[in-house]
Amino acid sequence: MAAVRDESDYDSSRPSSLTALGSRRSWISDIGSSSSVSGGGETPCRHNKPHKANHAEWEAIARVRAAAAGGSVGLDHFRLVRRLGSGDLGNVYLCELREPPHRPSSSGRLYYAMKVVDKDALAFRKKLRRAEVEREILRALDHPFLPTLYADFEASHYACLVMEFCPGGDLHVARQRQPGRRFSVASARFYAAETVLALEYLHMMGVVYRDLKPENVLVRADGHIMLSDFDLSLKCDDVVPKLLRQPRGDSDGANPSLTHGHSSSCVPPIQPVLSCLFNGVTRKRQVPMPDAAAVDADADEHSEPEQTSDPAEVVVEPVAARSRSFVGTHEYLAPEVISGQGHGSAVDWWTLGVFMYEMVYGQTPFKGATNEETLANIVSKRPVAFPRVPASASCGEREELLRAQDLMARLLAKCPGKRLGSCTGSGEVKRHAFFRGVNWALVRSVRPPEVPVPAAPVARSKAKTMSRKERREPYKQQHEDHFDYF
Ligand SMILES: Nc1ncnc2c1ncn2[C@@H]1O[C@H](COP(=O)(O)OP(=O)(O)OP(=O)(O)O)[C@@H](O)[C@H]1O
Repeated sequence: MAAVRDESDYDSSRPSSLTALGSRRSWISDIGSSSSVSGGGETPCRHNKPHKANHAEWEAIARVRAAAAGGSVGLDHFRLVRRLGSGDLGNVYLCELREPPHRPSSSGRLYYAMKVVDKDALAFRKKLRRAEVEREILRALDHPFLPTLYADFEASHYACLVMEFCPGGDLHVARQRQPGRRFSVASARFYAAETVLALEYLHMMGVVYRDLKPENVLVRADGHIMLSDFDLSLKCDDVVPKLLRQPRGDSDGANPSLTHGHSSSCVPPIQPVLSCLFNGVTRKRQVPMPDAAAVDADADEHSEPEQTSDPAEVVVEPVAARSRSFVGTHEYLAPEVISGQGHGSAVDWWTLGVFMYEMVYGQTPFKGATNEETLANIVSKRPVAFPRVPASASCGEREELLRAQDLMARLLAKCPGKRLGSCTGSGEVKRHAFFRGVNWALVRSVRPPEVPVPAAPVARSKAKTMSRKERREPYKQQHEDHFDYF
């Protein structure tokens, strides 16, 4: 699927379109403030990733850093093994440290993925800012379902990002292996739940991801996911959490849409971030079950997803972040991106709907014969349509599928103001009946649907260093289930 890009978000000569009300510096801009690029060595950045602090990969890099002259990790510390893939910005290589680590991982070797970007070439194509934004975002991340940036440094005119290596490929490839080239509803729920948590964290950091698609969802060694590729992401420097208190029982409080689940108008909420306490103002309501075919979330102003009885909820969502850039992948573009009316974090909830649809049905919901037709289908008033539930489905399967359809229809609401997640963020999505039974705090401990088969360890002596020609060769997956590294 070809990505569509417009550089206007990254044009530094233009004043930012993301100035929010009552602006203060966000967490992410504070974290990224030490991002001046130094020539040659490692760029100073915070080496503090509590989620990964005990991982062998992290410890090995820390040891190299401690022993290195000037305390910097550089290209000389790594041996490139193979090219894993390439994208618009650069190549990504499988690599390992030249010095064997003292504590190898359980599979015996410590691998990393190194994204190498040719800064001169990007400057020529006026895409350098995109690479810088991606690096700033990666530096700030510390979440189980997002990449860990172990090191970043420059070598000549190359900028290198050393990240966690995902040996399980991506969900696009994984879907091709499934019966009927589609995931079971249970697997789709697992991947969707992890994606929701990753998006939730990104939004809290003031990042709108904008490029969710199965190709960008990588599978870690343990079978859990990692969202990758942040060069289309929108970083909102002025997003700050704001606490709005909702008096008990006051359903006409500061933001009525918070208590009613959805805003009933198409006007997006104006607060830069909504951080609100639901002080006992909770309602329980069953999700109405659509009878297959079309579910029109835009017309369904009064139906709501199921509410849990959580006494309090903190919501942080960059709802007022606005961009007019035309970025994304055709089949995944949200209507407001195509129409150029300005878009914000709601685009991620739209793409979650497309992503779920593709996982469950093996194709995207608005695909036309041409890109133009696809875009026309997306912006048309016609609501998303679903294949009928097969007559052979059991009662339980039917109910599960209908719940999935209901969630997708709400995420694929064409009007961003009515889209699930567009008002108070991830909480709205997490409370939907499709995710009933998901223990959000423990998702990362759940056994994933598939765990990549570990590659056979290769003796270090047999591991040859790549020649220049080999490094350029496309990466080949040798076997359906595992990577052959050499
Ligand atoms: N951490 C990783 N582990 C394994 N493979 C990876 C990793 N990161 C990237 N890749 C592979 O490298 C490819 C290119 O990476 P990436 O998408 O980040 O580059 P890009 O230049 O930003 O691409 P795009 O054109 O999609 O923006 C991916 O499709 C994926 O196959």
